[in-house]
Amino acid sequence: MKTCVIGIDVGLTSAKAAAFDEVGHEIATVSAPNPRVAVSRERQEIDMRALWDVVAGVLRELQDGLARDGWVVRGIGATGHGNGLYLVDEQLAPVRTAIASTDSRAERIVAGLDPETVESVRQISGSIPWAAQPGVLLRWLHDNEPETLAAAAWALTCKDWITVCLTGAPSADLSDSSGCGLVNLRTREYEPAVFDMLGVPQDLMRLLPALHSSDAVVGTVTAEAAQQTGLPVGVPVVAGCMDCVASPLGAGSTESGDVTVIVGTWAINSVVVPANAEPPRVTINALLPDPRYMLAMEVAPTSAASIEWAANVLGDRAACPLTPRELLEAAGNVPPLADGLIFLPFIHGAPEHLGASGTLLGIKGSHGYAHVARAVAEGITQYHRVQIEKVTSSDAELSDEPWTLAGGGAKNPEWAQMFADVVGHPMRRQLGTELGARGVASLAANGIGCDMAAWRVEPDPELVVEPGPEREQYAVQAATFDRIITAMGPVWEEYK
Ligand SMILES: Nc1ncnc2c1ncn2[C@@H]1O[C@H](COP(=O)(O)OP(=O)(O)O)[C@@H](O)[C@H]1O
Ligand SMILES: O=C(CO)[C@H](O)[C@@H](O)COP(=O)(O)O
Repeated sequence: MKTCVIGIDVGLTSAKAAAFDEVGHEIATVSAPNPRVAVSRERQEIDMRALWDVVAGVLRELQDGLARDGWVVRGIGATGHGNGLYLVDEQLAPVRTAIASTDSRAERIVAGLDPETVESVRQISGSIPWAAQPGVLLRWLHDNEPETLAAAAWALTCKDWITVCLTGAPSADLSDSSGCGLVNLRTREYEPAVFDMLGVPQDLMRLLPALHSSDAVVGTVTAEAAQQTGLPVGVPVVAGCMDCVASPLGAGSTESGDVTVIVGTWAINSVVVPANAEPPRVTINALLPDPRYMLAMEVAPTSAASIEWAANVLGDRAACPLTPRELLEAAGNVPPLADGLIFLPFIHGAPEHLGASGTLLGIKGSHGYAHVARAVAEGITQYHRVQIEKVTSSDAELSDEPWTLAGGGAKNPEWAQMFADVVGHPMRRQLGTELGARGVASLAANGIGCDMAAWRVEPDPELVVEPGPEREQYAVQAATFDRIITAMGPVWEEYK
């Protein structure tokens, strides 16, 4: 009998599901765009039912193909974007639209926390409070929508919502809950003191589902989910993990010092560090499935989100819609530095600059579409560099080995070269597989007792992209880029 496991990866832009055989080779993958996320300048919300419909459709297409080819699914796991808030009632029905991790309505709450409180929260949870953390959003709802909280029975993350739809049972895992800043990194339990410090009544801890290790089986596919997805009833489902954690798992970048740069909607720049050490001074530290390690990350909604935005804006007037890949192709039509045009990728803000917004600087009449495309790609990449430098200057130790590039943007070879040039370090491109889906599928395989030795990934030198001749030019651009961000600080503060 040919058996496989399925990994589901629900990002902010697209939902992917992929099946892997017993030795971790990808058999098939299906993806679809998620429902559009946007309500207003500050509010970014997701229709939870529409999201599940997209995921169920992706699973049905995947399962149809697997069944046709004689594959039997033995285990499933989901990963998804971290943070934000998915509230459901006793019947596991959504209480309101979910709040996405790009939402900034609660910025004022964070700005109002005193520095000692922020430092205490960071030391306990490994995460610095920011606007779309679930704890901060619970505080916002407590202040602004108490009726919503009164109706809620469970506070879930994105992947927990998908797991609930599959199994009918609420659960949480250590990686996502710690990546949301809710867990004491030493006790590995939810931390009441964090609720106190964020001004959230402790009574609301009743909303948090029991914590599991990421590979624990938490339920099985229900008859209803089977009917919606075509999956067989009774397939075991594991707790799963945060997407920032799933990609390094999928790439095998799980030893101390291993670096993974994810070019998704968000920019995620992470390094594996020992779990028993002081958490490095970065925005998030999330516990990895291997209890010896955690993932120290600098994160911001500043990556492919801007490519999507630019493709939408520039494609709007075109005869046919523009894809991010076409935008990147156009960027290749002008030389590096986009003739002095610089883009700051803060269309959803930037954590360290209150009120920051996307900014194009240096526009001339001679600039065309290709210059804008190039500037957007370069700006996104330069901000990844800024974040990697923050990770480097924390207490974390980074490996000299090539760094893994993951997420949708890593599929683009030209962009991978730009990353190596801008960050000045060899980058390893992805394996021709959905790394996030592979990571969570490996948890499912482990959870149902497969022999995991065969899933190990041997580094492939063919996939490594070395910094090239354009490195020097990007280093000069980096200094200008950083000066512009500093100079814009007071302007954004006034302009927001
Ligand atoms: N070939 C490509 N070239 C450039 N960008 C791409 C390419 N394929 C996908 N992307 C970008 O990758 C993003 C999706 O990446 P993904 O990691 O799936 O994001 P998310 O997990 O946030 O949904 C899209 O926003 C798209 O802009
Ligand atoms: O919590 C987060 C960062 O700390 C984000 O939600 C991230 O998980 C999004 O991932 P993306 O949708 O870009 O794949």
